[in-house]
Amino acid sequence: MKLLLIGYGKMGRAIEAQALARGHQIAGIVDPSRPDVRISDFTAAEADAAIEFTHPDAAFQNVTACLKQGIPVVCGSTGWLHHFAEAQALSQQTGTPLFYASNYSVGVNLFFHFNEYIAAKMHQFGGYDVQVREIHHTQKVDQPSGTALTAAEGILRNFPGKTTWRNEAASAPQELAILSEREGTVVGTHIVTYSSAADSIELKHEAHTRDGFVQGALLAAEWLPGRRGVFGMQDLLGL
Ligand SMILES: NC(=O)C1=CN([C@@H]2O[C@H](COP(=O)(O)OP(=O)(O)OC[C@H]3O[C@@H](n4cnc5c(N)ncnc54)[C@H](OP(=O)(O)O)[C@@H]3O)[C@@H](O)[C@H]2O)C=CC1
Ligand SMILES: O=C(O)C1=N[C@H](C(=O)O)C[C@H](O)C1
Repeated sequence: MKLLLIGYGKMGRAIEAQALARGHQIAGIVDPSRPDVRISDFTAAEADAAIEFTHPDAAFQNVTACLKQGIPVVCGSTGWLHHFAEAQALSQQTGTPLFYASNYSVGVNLFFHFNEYIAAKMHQFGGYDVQVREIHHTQKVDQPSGTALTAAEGILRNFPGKTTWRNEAASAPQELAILSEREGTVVGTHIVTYSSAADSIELKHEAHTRDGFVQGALLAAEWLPGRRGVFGMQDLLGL
């Protein structure tokens, strides 16, 4: 496949290396370090899919540009979902597919699946409070992490005692606390904890490297061309 890489930071560079190892070609790299390369230079003839890992403030514009050029786009940037409905509408209007995941690793998507099951089960028993905690490297610009937000949404859908989330300690029982920590080079750790006076239960995912994100994003890019609509990892993995 010919892949257009948008963002050439930690993820973009890791994706390039893995894409070449899988026999793909890099159609182009769009990044502030290469100001003469623009998404508008490419069409579906030059790029079978684009993979976008940039910045919360840049993602929507990049996704929009790909959809307008007819290039299927796999987006991993977090922190831009207030624009997601507009991106969905544009995907429908242009007939160009969009794939989005707050986290591309298979392990985290299993974690999301178990998280929803556990939330529903725990709600059947009184006495437990729940919170989400995420730990990431100090270069991360958004908080809470996209992954923590997806986990929180899964809890809110399945644990009726919680109706809203808050990115600090909860100030009322119906608030779900999402606690964010930034520490060294931590790749990404997410922990959901249920606590009662008697005991605690934890569901934890700890990324050891970025390989899981990279492999999932490449799988999505290989799967997306030729489809119509907006997709996520649950579609790819059948979860
Ligand atoms: N969904 C998932 O599985 C994962 C999601 N992420 C998310 O992906 C995003 C990127 O992460 P990461 O690679 O670690 O971040 P980095 O900061 O290492 O890299 C981002 C790159 O994007 C560039 N960039 C900024 N603005 C634009 C733009 N308008 N167009 C093109 N490139 C741009 C940056 O350039 P410059 O430095 O000059 O600004 C930088 O080179 C984050 O939102 C992160 O949360 C990360 C890992 C996994
Ligand atoms: O910025 C990161 O590094 C990561 N961002 C994603 C998020 O916000 O959830 C995914 C992963 O945790 C790494």
